[in-house]
Amino acid sequence: MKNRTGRGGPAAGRTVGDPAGPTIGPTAGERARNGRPWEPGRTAPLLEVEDLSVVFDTARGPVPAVRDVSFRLEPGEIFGLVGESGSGKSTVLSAIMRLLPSVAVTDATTLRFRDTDLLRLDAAGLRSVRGTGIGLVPQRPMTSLSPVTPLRKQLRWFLGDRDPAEVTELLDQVGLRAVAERLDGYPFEFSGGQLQRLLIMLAALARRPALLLADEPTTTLDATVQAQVLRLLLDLRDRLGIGIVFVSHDLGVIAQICDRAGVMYAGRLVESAPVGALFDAPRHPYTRALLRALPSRYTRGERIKVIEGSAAGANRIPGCAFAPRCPRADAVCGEQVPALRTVAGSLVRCHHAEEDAA
Ligand SMILES: Nc1ncnc2c1ncn2[C@@H]1O[C@H](COP(=O)(O)OP(=O)(O)OP(=O)(O)O)[C@@H](O)[C@H]1O
Repeated sequence: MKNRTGRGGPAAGRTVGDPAGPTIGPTAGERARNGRPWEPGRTAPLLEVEDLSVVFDTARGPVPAVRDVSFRLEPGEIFGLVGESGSGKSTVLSAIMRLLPSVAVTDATTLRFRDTDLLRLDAAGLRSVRGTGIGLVPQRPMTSLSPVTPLRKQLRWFLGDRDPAEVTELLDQVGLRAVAERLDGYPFEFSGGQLQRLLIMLAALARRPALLLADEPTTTLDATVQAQVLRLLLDLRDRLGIGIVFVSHDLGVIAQICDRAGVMYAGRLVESAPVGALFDAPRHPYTRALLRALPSRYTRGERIKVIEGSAAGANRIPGCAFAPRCPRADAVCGEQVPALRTVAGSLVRCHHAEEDAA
């Protein structure tokens, strides 16, 4: 039976980038071979999401933003969520954090962090899980901090009255030792990369959560700074064993940092697989189309194959939401929502997945 929050309950966009982007270190497969302690299936899950659905009750009618999304994360694992703008990635993170507005109705068979049923938490339970159990790294550092308050004061809001040496040590761990001297400055006096490191420090180090939710944390950064921030997240995962759900519209970033990833389309996870399989043997027509649209796959002057059509309104049509844009679509696709099935180790939501894999 599904659990629900929302009205009356206890709590109530972009295109895809380029995997040839800045290289930040070994790939997920290389890290696995280098003997990292984490191995899939060996430990109890850190996060279990089963049949998660979120509907926004708006004046223009219900918006089914997330539909039957399931995935699990183990300690020390990085799971990526990738998809076009509006596909529901951020809503999944907000549902896990229980940060959705009261117009959102959340349903799930399971939404569990370690042994805690997140859907049943009261306000006090939520306060204790947020920050200490689950940390959130937001998308835009500049808008997540107060522009009119010196950083030192804002750090005190998050960290309390900590020993200055301890604050310097925390800053040091995210490569911000130099910033310790300038904490009386305002956010605009720091670069986007410095502020993002600061927010990662607050989310991941200040209270040592076991799970980090990162919502496009490198979107606003240039390629070099983006690589530094990604390397920092990998380093924190390797040192502290933090599990990370990493949201991005950029397949290149997903390829660099994630162990496994799920591709979202119109609120549904249409494919979920280890990153190597996702890139080498994509099983869903949408994943294949995303990969075909990557600029790195083309030589100069060659015409990039864009995905024709638009995802607008796709979460309201019957059958497979991708059918109107899919070269494989037939009558069944227009009528029936495909079930999630396992094809050669990948989870795929496509009526034709088995035939295409044969
Ligand atoms: N507060 C809200 N009220 C109504 N609809 C909302 C609300 N928040 C999100 N939505 C809708 O839910 C759907 C999913 O939005 P969401 O922000 O989760 O997508 P996303 O994949 O994270 O997009 P982006 O990459 O642009 O952040 C969209 O159709 C969006 O318009």
